[in-house]
Amino acid sequence: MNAFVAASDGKVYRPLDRSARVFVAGSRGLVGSAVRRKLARKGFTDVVAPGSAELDLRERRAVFDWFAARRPDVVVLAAARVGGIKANATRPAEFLSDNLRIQVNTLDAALEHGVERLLFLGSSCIYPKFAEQPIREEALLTGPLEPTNDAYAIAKIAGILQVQAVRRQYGLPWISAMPTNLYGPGDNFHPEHSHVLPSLIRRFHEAKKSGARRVVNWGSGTPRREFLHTDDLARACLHLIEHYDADGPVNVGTGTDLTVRELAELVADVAGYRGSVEWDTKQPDGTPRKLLDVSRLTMLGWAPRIGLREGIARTYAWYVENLESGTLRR
Ligand SMILES: NC(=O)C1=CN([C@@H]2O[C@H](COP(=O)(O)OP(=O)(O)OC[C@H]3O[C@@H](n4cnc5c(N)ncnc54)[C@H](OP(=O)(O)O)[C@@H]3O)[C@@H](O)[C@H]2O)C=CC1
Ligand SMILES: C[C@H]1O[C@H](OP(=O)(O)OP(=O)(O)OC[C@H]2O[C@@H](n3cnc4c(=O)[nH]c(N)nc43)[C@H](O)[C@@H]2O)[C@@H](O)[C@@H](O)C1=O
Repeated sequence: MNAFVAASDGKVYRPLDRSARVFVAGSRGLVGSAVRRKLARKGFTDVVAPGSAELDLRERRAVFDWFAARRPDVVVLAAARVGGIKANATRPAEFLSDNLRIQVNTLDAALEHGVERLLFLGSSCIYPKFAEQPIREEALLTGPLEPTNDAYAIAKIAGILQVQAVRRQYGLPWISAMPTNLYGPGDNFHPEHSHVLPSLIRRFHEAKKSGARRVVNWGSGTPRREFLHTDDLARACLHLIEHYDADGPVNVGTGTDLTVRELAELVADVAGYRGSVEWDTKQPDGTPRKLLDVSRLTMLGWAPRIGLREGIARTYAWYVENLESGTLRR
């Protein structure tokens, strides 16, 4: 299943057998659900995807038993305790402990059961708060972290190092990807705990429906962020598993960013909200900018396809449809 093939453009291509058993950890989340959709479209026939109620990855014994029983060939580790700036800042103990346990248990069990192909998902918040922009993968561990998400970032950095350690000690071709801020169908639209883009979609939709004349967002609106649709991310995950085999993490993003204020204007426009937009500067801004340098991924022949306005419009339509049918995540 793991033969190396030199593609016509000279790049190394390591195709996955479409009948390989793929374990998508976190398959009901924003990223995991997109990866599942992508695997189905690509013709994978044996995808195993337990939710946390069936398999709590913090429970070491349960994880080892599950791997022994199901013996996956490939693992995409997209399970994590995830949240926006406020969730990270107010619950650092859980963000550190849960994520360390989820990762260590899954990676240890994958090693014990000889999983040969594995992709670990980190996040752009692993890089120093004041990293040079755009941020290259080499910036890892070169400066202090952003305090609102340092606990989460430390857990994710430990995951990257564990993947590298397994590669060095056991020679397995495991890899790590570092996505920028993500959005898409299946996101968490919680008013306090979610990320900025789903928060804005919900807030502007509710304001339009109620006829509110003003909306108040968090922070100053001046931080810059980069956004990638999860259908693009899922494509990048498969592309990396099949085309990348090296120690260093790979940034996944679009290579362009905008201010949170510009993002709010875009979401308001898509949602059809015409009132005023104000900013609560008592709320945290977080890191001032985290634009990823995506040249490593670009060199591998991948590029994003979904523009930001189009992606927001598709996600907004998905939100309204699922709000009306009562099928949003709790
Ligand atoms: N969203 C973003 O903007 C970004 C996300 N990422 C990374 O992508 C990955 C996925 O994030 P995302 O999809 O957004 O997060 P979500 O919150 O949407 O999904 C997280 C998933 O993890 C699962 N999970 C959480 N705790 C456990 C547990 N104890 N045992 C088993 N499963 C668990 C959840 O399962 P269940 O639903 O069954 O409870 C859920 O399916 C993470 O590693 C994150 O760091 C990186 C950059 C940005
Ligand atoms: C993906 C990444 O996500 C987190 O980092 P973040 O990018 O700072 O996260 P965020 O999406 O929550 O906020 C982005 C910006 O937007 C502003 N903002 C305005 N109004 C709302 C608002 O209503 N909600 C939120 N959440 N933010 C808002 C907010 O003040 C901030 O300036 C990490 O903790 C970490 O989890 C991580 O890896």
